[in-house]
Amino acid sequence: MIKVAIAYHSGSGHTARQARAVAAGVESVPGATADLREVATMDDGLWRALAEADAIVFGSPTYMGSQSAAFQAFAEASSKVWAEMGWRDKVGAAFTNSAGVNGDKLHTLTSMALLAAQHGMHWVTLGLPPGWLYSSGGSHDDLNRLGAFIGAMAQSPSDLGPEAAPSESDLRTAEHLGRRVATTAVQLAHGRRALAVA
Ligand SMILES: Cc1cc2nc3c(=O)[nH]c(=O)nc-3n(C[C@H](O)[C@H](O)[C@H](O)COP(=O)(O)O)c2cc1C
Repeated sequence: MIKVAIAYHSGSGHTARQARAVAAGVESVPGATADLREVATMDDGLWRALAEADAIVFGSPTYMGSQSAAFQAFAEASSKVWAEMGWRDKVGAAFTNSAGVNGDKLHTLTSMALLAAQHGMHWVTLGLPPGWLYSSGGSHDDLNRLGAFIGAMAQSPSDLGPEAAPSESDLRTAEHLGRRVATTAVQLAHGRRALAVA
């Protein structure tokens, strides 16, 4: 079984919904299982789960144009793993959610891509064309309606609780990312097995 850990923070539940959508995408791939981990609690179980994972999907709300303080604390704490290159060659990807349509979410995703790069991980992009690209035919309901490439974005307007946001299209986009990460991790594992390399 290929393990995909979803290491995320969520202050008030919106990003947690997005994380669950990523997990649903992972679980839709035969041979893959999802392990949701809130990084605000950095216990031994978290580090063990991440060490055992074949892939780690990072997730954070965008706070003040970047990843949340809790996620950043987790990123800094991962320097202990970095010292031993413990996550090298794992698959990595990321998602973020914020109140603004833009909200400077890209900065959060690039920070998480750099975190993965520092750990020597293999980055998986969203792999979708931008949705809502044309005035005719496009809509708010399109997959990847926020038009990201490096990871999955979602918007939760400030007056909506996590039961009502992010939108269905953003949740489907997150699900797509989970499916793509799990598929890549399964392919990589099969390839390594076929070649008999670690
Ligand atoms: C401290 C703080 C800073 C925020 N900064 C931004 C921001 O830079 N851009 C944005 O669009 N939304 C911003 N927001 C809104 C959150 O991204 C939004 O409410 C999001 O849905 C929160 O996700 P969560 O429920 O998982 O914590 C901020 C919220 C907080 C609490």
